[in-house]
Amino acid sequence: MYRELYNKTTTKIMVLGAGCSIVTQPTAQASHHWNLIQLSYSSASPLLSNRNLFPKFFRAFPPETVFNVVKFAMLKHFGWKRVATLHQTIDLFSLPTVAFLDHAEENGIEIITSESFADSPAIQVSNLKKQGARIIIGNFYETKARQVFCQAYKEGMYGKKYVWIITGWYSHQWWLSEDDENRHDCTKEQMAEAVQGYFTTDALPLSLAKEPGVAGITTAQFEAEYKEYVGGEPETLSGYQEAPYGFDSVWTIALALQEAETRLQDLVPPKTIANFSYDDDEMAKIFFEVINATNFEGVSGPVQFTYDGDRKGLMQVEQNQDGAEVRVGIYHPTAEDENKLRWTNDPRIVWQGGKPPADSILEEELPQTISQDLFIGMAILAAAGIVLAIGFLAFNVRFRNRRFIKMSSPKINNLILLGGMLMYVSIFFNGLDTSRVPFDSYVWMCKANTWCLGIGFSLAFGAMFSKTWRVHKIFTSKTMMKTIIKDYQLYVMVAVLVLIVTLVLVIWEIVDPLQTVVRKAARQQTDDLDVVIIPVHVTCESTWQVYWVGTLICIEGLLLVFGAFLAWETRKVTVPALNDSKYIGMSVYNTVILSFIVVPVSLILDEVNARYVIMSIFNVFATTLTLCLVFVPKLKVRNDIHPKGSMLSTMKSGEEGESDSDKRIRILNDMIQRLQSSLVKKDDIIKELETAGVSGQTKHHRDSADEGINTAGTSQEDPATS
Ligand SMILES: NCCCC(=O)O
Repeated sequence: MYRELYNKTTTKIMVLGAGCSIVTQPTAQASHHWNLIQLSYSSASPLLSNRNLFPKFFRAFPPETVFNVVKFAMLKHFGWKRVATLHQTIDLFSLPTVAFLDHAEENGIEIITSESFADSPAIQVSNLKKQGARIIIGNFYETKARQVFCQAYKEGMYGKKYVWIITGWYSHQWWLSEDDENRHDCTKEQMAEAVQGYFTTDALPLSLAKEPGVAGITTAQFEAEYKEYVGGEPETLSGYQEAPYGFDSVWTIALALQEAETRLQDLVPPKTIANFSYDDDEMAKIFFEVINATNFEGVSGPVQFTYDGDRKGLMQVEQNQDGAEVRVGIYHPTAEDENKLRWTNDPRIVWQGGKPPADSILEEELPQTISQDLFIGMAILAAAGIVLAIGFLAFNVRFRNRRFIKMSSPKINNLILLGGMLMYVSIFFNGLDTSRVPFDSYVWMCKANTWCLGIGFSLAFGAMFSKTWRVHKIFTSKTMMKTIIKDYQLYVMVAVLVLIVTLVLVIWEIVDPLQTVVRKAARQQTDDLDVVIIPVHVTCESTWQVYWVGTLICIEGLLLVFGAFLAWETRKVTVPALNDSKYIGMSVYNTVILSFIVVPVSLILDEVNARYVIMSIFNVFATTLTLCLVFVPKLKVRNDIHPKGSMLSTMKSGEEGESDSDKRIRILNDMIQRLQSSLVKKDDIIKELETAGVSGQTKHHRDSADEGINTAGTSQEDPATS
């Protein structure tokens, strides 16, 4: 252009060209300074629509941005809502991509990712895959397209699961060409496989009209003449696609000059085109007006320009089917919305998978809830446990005045039962997940579960601990017979423990309450490549949960460990007056051992059903065993109202390695035995006296004998203090 403009022998009137935007942009930005109208036959850069930069520019080809409406119509038609874009960073491709992104939301499209590249697109293509893109809008020159599709081949981003929508003005079988600047290392076969099925959006290059246009020939005649003129295989020629636009561009200029010449003749004084000079603003203005008013039927369809100098016209969608781009749809911008994009019946779109692919990997959430059967099973176990505890409670209350029951501190035992019942109830709350209660109520189930476990455990094991502690205290006391520990002291001990645990639970609730949290596990691939399963588990958590749970575990754990120690210390005490000390010890051991196994297992296990079963079975087993160990031995007293002698048993005496405390216990037991013998003798005397008829006195003496263990003046309910 520079050469022509500075060639002083001839004056140019207009500029026809260029083909590519990267040439058209700088030339059209300059040519208007010479009052030249410039008409491009194929430039697509949206930047060329800027009248401030290109005041005298027209083009017979629409800007790339206009194809966005075709793309949106396509996406809508196939129900694709999640899309990714990939473009080369030059105006021609950046601007339509930005416009696409701007209008995506209003068209109901979610952009998964938007990648751009200047040189090699390898990383960006890989990113598309990583982001799970399936529908990809591509904007790049064909030189880059070869690199893009080679990388897509390597990443497996082709075939039935992927849809590429690219620009439609590349050369014939562009993927087979080679160029030194943009090398790739895919074979022709690989490239042919990768590009199979892509879609293009483009201006309709040849009119659909059957009648002759302004040139006096039909589209079919134009094609025939063109092919005859160029010979060989015209579609392999560079610019073959643009030929109709070139033809119509020449006609546009010719008609404009004709019309301008007429107008110039009407000027005073008249002018002619031959008089044109680069400083003739008047004539340039006339040229602009006549081109702006262009309206004729060309071989590429109706030729008209917008205010910005862009071509108006129909657009098409093509698909690459076995190496040939075939038209599968036409977009009519002026038609009703629903009818703008019309698909052809022959040829039709070919889907490699038999149907349009999904726009993304479908993520199906699979709620992880406790199975109905499991919940029912555990609930039945828990209910059976509660019935058992109620049975023991009824027994305890019914026979509370029987010596054997009375001496085992029945009220403390009731606390054990109450704690046990709370432990059973926690199994119901633990199983009430979001499949059984509304999502909003679920957090209350979690809280109820935590409270039942915390308070229940404290009551049951606090009560057992206090009884074990009393036995230990008595048998390790230096003053022996003078040690007096009343039941109320044990209640206070349990109450303090329950209060401490309650305090922790209350502070937890106020400071850092449990909240419903939806946890998603790692995605699991299914047989269907378009579908992945995401296990979703609704749970309750709080920010500092680990510390709250840790505090409770420490308190209860200390209780257990210390209880186990006391139970071990008093393991040889077999005084039936302290009739359940041995069983309580066994319960403590059992719970300690199970806790050491179950707590870590439940923390590690992710599978909700397995976790629920393990925790519930542990709970039922430990609680039931504890209740049975404490209460089953007491059942025998139903028919054993005055078990003489049975209250006073001993531990083995004179064992080797006997400790001080063992020795004291042995001495105490010996003493008890002597008292028992004395009691039997006294009973004999009473019998003799009864035989002698002193019945009134006898009754009084008998009651005194029954209460012999309390003769030290202590409470009858408190045998251990004697
Ligand atoms: N029709 C091809 C457009 C290419 C370009 O504007 O550079």
